[in-house]
Amino acid sequence: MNRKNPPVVLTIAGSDCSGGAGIQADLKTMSAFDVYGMSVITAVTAQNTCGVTGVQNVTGEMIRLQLEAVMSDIMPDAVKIGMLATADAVEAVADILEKYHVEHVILDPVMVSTSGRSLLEAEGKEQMLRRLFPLAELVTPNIPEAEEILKAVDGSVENKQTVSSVQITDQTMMEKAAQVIRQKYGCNVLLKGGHMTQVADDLLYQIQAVWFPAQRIDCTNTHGTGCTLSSAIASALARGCSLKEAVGIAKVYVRSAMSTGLDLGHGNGPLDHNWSISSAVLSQSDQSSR
Ligand SMILES: Nc1ncnc2c1ncn2[C@@H]1O[C@H](COP(=O)(O)OP(=O)(O)OP(=O)(O)O)[C@@H](O)[C@H]1O
Ligand SMILES: Cc1ncc(COP(=O)(O)O)c(N)n1
Repeated sequence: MNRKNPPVVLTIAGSDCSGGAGIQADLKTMSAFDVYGMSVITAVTAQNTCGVTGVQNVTGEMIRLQLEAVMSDIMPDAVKIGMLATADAVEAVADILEKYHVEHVILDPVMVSTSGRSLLEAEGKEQMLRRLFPLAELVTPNIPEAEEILKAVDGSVENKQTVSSVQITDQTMMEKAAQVIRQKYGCNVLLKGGHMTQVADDLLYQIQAVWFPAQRIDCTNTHGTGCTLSSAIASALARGCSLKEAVGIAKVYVRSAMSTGLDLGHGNGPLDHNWSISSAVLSQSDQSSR
């Protein structure tokens, strides 16, 4: 039998028992992109499409052991980082990423769930900005996360006063925000527009601004969109795409997964991660049954 050497992607994130976000969304996305997926779990959450009812954090020590186990044996081509929960988790991830060089590090700075539950303690936020942002090739904040990051930029190091509110309300402000974050931390920025009201345009800020314009989709399948997008970007990068290509492909994947009419749960429903696989498999089984 021929030996196979597929692209490998690791997700470092929390578990969502309802399967729509976190580790579960990440691994489903990786399968859809036909890459080999691995997972390091940072927290176990009890949640569903209506909300989060419990969080049990994994210790920093256990996160370190998981990371060492995978990195010392199967080195990933890309790492996606999602929910980290604690400062200890941030330290563990930063230490290991400094020890092992991974080609692509994509950081989704998860802070609060769609349903409003905090998914990262305050000290962890500071550590994430200080230690993980500079290690990332790309960070993917949504609008509220970018506003939080800007508060920290203005209120830290050079200028100790706390900025109480930064509001990003239009595309000019999105460009300015992404530019400031990139300048401060040295990472490329994908500022996601899913929280804007009219359109769902995303902005990639590398050396300059590149827009990914998109109509808003009128649906309730919005649980785990950010997790899915960042895993799709990591998978496309692992497959050899450029960053710009990877963002474009990932956006198409998320939009398609939002649009199949998957009807599960009583709140913000999950995405249909299998949309591409099911069409391929079904067309094959159609042919073989003829
Ligand atoms: N209603 C929508 N119509 C079209 N695209 C959307 C919609 N909502 C989100 N998106 C897209 O989904 C991706 C994730 O963006 P979003 O701003 O929702 O991230 P997020 O808030 O981090 O996601 P999460 O729900 O996982 O926290 C982006 O590409 C965004 O443009
Ligand atoms: C484990 C985990 N990671 C990330 C999210 C954010 O996703 P959303 O904003 O759609 O709730 C979540 N709810 N749970």
